[in-house]
Amino acid sequence: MTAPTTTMNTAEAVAPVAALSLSDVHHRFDRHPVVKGVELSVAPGEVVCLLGPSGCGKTTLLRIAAGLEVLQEGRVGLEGETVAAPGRRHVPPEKRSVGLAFQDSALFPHLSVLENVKFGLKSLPSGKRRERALERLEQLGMAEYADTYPHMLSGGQQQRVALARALAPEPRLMLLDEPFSSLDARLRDQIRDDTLHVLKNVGAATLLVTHDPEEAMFMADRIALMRDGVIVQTGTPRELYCAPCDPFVVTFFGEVNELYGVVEDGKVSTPVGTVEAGWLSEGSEAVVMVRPEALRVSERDECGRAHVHSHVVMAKLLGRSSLLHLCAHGPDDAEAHLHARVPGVFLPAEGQPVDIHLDLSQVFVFAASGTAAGA
Ligand SMILES: Nc1ncnc2c1ncn2[C@@H]1O[C@H](COP(=O)(O)OP(=O)(O)OP(=O)(O)O)[C@@H](O)[C@H]1O
Repeated sequence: MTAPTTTMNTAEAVAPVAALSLSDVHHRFDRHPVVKGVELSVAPGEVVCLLGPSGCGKTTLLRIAAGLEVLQEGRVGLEGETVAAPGRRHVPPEKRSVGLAFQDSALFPHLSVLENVKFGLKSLPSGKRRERALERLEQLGMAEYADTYPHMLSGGQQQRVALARALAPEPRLMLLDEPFSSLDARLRDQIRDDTLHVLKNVGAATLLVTHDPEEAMFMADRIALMRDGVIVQTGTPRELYCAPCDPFVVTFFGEVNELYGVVEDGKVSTPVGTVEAGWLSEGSEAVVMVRPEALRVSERDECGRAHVHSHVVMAKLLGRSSLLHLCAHGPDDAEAHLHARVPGVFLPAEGQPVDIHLDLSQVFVFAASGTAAGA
């Protein structure tokens, strides 16, 4: 006998159910819209960073996902189940089985560090609870403080305990809001690294809010970059850095040189070279955005004629790289002041003539209005 055949959509068959899905979420405070139609999902085991400037709506979105803010419009799903839909359903935060750690996560003052971390582990046998809590404290460098009380810890230490407490139950979804913000720079790097390893070992899907692009690139499998309540671009760190969809995305990841020109024969001419811009209208104004590391600088053996060549205005050692202030001269006498970042120690003298070449993979061209994107 032949088994009956069924038609199955392969994509549907293999796509895992999202750990978190936010669909068409809108939110207002006092009639002022702060989240405007956000679509975002986090796959099982995936770390997604919600990145954006202060006030763009990141925390509000995270609070909506956690159930701390009542959803006004849209849908929140956890592992396929709708946990919030306006007027129909609002599963409270404690019933959502998510781990939460916020900037100001308060510890229970009357409980020791170990008891704080054990608090969320009531479903485990007591021997296992202690073992798991100590393991998390160890991973976050706080095991030696197990018997200490929160008021005896610094703000950064309290934050690490709060992270250990959130991670201890091994929730399927972690919601973290600027969890490293009160740590000093060196400790922050270490705790970020430890947290990333714990998240990956546990396999927790994570939505992490940050305003720091480097932190997002360090932590994220995918980044959702937000501005004014809207997600502007979602993708891997590499996609956002190397294929930004608009000027805001380019500048959010660091300083860039901006050169303006008019599109002629599908190209824009700048003092450091000509770049393709065939997708923009002929005669329109374009902005050419050049990352400082896209400028390849080499010394030129022609002293005394610096005024007619591109030359060095100033050179500063920044540690791992050198920053050159350059005066770039184009063939038609166009001139531009540019910043170039060169790895290591490269400190040519003021006035040194230089040749400048563009690494086009770090050059992005958009309509000067900044609205019509293209790269
Ligand atoms: N409870 C509230 N009542 C009224 N307005 C609020 C409330 N919470 C946030 N807002 C406003 O909503 C906007 C978005 O705030 P939100 O905290 O979500 O931004 P954010 O991107 O997380 O900023 P930050 O990085 O500074 O924390 C801001 O303009 C903020 O002032």
